[in-house]
Amino acid sequence: MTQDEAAAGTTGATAETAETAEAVTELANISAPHPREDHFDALTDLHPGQKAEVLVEALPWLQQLNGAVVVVKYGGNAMIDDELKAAFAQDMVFLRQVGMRPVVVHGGGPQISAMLSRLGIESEFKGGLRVTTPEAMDVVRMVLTGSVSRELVGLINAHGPYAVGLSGEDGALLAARRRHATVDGKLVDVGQVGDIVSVDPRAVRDLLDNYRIPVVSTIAPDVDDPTQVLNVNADTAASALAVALDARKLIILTDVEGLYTDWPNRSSLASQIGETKLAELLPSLESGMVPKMEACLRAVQGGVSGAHVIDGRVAHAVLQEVFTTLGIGTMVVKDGDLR
Ligand SMILES: Nc1ncnc2c1ncn2[C@@H]1O[C@H](COP(=O)(O)OP(=O)(O)O)[C@@H](O)[C@H]1O
Ligand SMILES: CC(=O)N[C@@H](CCC(=O)OP(=O)(O)O)C(=O)O
Repeated sequence: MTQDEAAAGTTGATAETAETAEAVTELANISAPHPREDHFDALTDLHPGQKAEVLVEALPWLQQLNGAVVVVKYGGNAMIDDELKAAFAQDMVFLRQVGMRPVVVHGGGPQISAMLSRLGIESEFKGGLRVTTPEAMDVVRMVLTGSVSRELVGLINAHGPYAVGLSGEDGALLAARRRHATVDGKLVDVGQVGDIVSVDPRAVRDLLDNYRIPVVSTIAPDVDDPTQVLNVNADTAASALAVALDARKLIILTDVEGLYTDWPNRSSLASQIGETKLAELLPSLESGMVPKMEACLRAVQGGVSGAHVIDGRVAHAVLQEVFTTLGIGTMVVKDGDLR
């Protein structure tokens, strides 16, 4: 039974899966201080037999995902809390330590907006994309590669010399072309914003082959003008990278439980959705979810077995998704893999 099969018919994070992730982390003996004392209490309530059960539940996923590339997109709104950031870094180290090959693709929308505001530049979005003037592009590049990436690399490397930051410019990893946004059915100019046209994954593969954890900032050279760089939405870039790396999973962390098929009706959370249904639903989605669900769809169409949107506000959300039978959030699969 695959995890994708096992996830059929489930919704959202459960106390059980949260407990499992905490226990898995503790049992892996990761040395960083635990961010949440209340979770420690829950852990000490588990007796040794229950802890063993947690490990046994993880066994099939440890076997199936050994050596697998997992691309994890860590988004701006899920990365504003220090404790959650530290827990995310632990999760990445955990994946690597058990033989998987995690690749982090990070966003940083709120951090870019904060810096623009400090510089007295207003942020403007059209169709979910930042209107990126040449002046704003400098700030985007500075914040993503000089600040957000550095912080994530530092948090991961608190556990050992694993993370290496690179941008889409390094090793010509990403190439992009200027794109427009769609607003009310019309194409509008958003400046230096790009869509990925090709990925040369060798720089990332080199790092993975050396047991590193690549941390990718989504700035990409413009194929039509090599003197320019473009601002690429991080969900879109993560999806393209997952396909190019032949990843087994794409996991997108955000600030909501998953995809609600009838937003904001809280009973409409989808635990899984097939590509056809998702393609039908896409035009009705609101801007925040559009790039995420498009990214999942493109990943699955490109051969990634499971694309997941999970709640980054939950500590160790990645471990809960990867190592529990029920998983969390919304999983996008090929129609034939729906259960
Ligand atoms: N159908 C939907 N299902 C879930 N969330 C939705 C939906 N439609 C709109 N949203 C909104 O999209 C937000 C996530 O997008 P966004 O804020 O851009 O995330 P991030 O910063 O993680 O990239 C959620 O917080 C929610 O308010
Ligand atoms: C073109 C575009 O909008 N780019 C995004 C890139 C960062 C990003 O995607 O960050 P989140 O994942 O945190 O939203 C931006 O400038 O905000």
